[in-house]
Amino acid sequence: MMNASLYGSIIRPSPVIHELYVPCITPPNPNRFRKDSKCVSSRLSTSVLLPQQLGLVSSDDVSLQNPVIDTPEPVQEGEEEAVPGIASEASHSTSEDKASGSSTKLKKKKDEQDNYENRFKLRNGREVFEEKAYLVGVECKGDTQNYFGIEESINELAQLADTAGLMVVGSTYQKLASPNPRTYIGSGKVSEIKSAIHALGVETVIFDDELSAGQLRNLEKAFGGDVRVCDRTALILDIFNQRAATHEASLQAIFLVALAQMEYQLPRLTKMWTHLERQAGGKVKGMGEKQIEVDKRILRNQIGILRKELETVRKHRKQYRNRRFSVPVPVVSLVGYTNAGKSTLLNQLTGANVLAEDKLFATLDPTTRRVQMKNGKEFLLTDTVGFIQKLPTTLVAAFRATLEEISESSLLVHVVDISHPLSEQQIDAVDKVLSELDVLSIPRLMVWNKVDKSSDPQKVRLEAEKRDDVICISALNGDGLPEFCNAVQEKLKDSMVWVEALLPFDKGDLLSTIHQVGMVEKSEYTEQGTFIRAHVPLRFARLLTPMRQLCASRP
Ligand SMILES: Nc1nc2c(ncn2[C@@H]2O[C@H](COP(=O)(O)OP(=O)(O)OP(=O)(O)O)[C@@H](O)[C@H]2O)c(=O)[nH]1
Ligand SMILES: [Mg+2]
Repeated sequence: MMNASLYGSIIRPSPVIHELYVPCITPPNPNRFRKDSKCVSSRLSTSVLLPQQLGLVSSDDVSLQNPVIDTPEPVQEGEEEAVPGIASEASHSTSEDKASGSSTKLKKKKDEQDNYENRFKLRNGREVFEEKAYLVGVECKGDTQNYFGIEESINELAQLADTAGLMVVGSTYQKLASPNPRTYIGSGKVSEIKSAIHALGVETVIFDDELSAGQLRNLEKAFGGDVRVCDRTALILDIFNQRAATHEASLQAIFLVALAQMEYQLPRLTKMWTHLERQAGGKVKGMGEKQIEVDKRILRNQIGILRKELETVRKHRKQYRNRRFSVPVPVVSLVGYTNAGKSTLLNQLTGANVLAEDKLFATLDPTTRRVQMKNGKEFLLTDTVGFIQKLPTTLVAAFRATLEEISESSLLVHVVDISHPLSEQQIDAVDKVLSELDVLSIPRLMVWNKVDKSSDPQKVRLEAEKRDDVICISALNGDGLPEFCNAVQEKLKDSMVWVEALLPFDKGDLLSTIHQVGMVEKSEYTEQGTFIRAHVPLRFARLLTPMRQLCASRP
């Protein structure tokens, strides 16, 4: 049986390969997770840096502005890099009095040690080394696929980096006609970033788009030192991996994340063994290549095993859902952008205790609870994993299994954080994923959440009234929830079928179920039984077929 703790971070050394099979690979940097300690840090940093704080650079001209330095790094003599704005910071430390050199050096060493220790932060019950990260984005001219502007996308990347436990110390972007096939960005930009990251002591450079194995390798080589390069996909996988390592995660989530990680790693394995050839001074040429083949075979086998395990878990879940469907309560799924408030809404309506927090991807597993309305009606409400723009294809494919719940629902409730400045773009991004999942034919209801947080709640409400199928709520304080439930009932009617049936008196249980899950228009006692006209869920209509025929033969 697999164990969540076996899967480490993908930003650090490739986890599965390293920890399970190939222990001899030495990663360029130490593992981010401190394994020998469980001590809780009281200074858990959750703040997200603003564009100005990130030193976000408008970059048509490919010139780097001063990246912001959170904690000025101690700079060794003669080590200053000629980076504008950073050089002046560095010059402070070189003007030290040489006579007190040795004690200053000792103090500096101690400060460095303290700084290092202070950068261990607790994430999901594990101590994680808070690496310094530098973000890089590219805006391709004429690209109509991206709903977010480049600055907005990088801000979101900063939020993802913060969620993953990284400390963002700077960022930049470049507008290009098309990405450079070798290094994604232009060569001038590569040298600028190199200067900046070495001055800032950056450990990880994160690109906002998925990079190829070759691009990752070339960039790591170009940046030199121990700097690690990764992309948005690896970052999201890292967050999912950290979530899957918690006690709440289901076996299915653990398998799905591991599978997505392995599939991401497989084409990117090439760079892992190049150090062998370097160590051997090129004498054993081809040695690295052979090892890569071995690794790839191991990984492919592992992917095969995981797929089989997942299929078993999937079948179990399907059986469980079928059992649930035998009770004909309609299923409503909450979908939406990550952090929109889906879990908060489920908790408010059902008293569930699903984790809801101001972090991206708080939910990995779908949770279903029964919602009982005041009028006796009920429906099942399912919370699902949140979406994001540029959602990695490996994750969409992997999570298709969890998202099966969505495709089997009678209604999708699209939860939107209307207080978010990019709510429109987030709606488009969610619609794109829903279309990829092929569920656009299921009836939908849009819910504008967090109205309490918006700058002008009254204006938001007036805007919602002008539109069809939009309900304003505040999941946090419960505003608008009765209206929400009524709207769900009305919408469910669209997915129900109209029946007229004559129920014999010994079928009293069926009659009460019709009242519970359907919309009854007429109920009349006759000598043969109860004559009923109602909207009922399709599955339930099938159960009523014999009684519908009875009704048709009524004089
Ligand atoms: N002010 C305000 N905050 C809200 C409201 N609804 C949710 N939140 C907050 O928004 C944050 C995210 O809420 P979640 O319920 O975890 O969001 P989610 O859509 O489940 O997020 P993922 O699981 O990441 O997809 C939490 O801090 C909630 O307290 C609301 O109506 N008003
Ligand atoms: Mg959630």
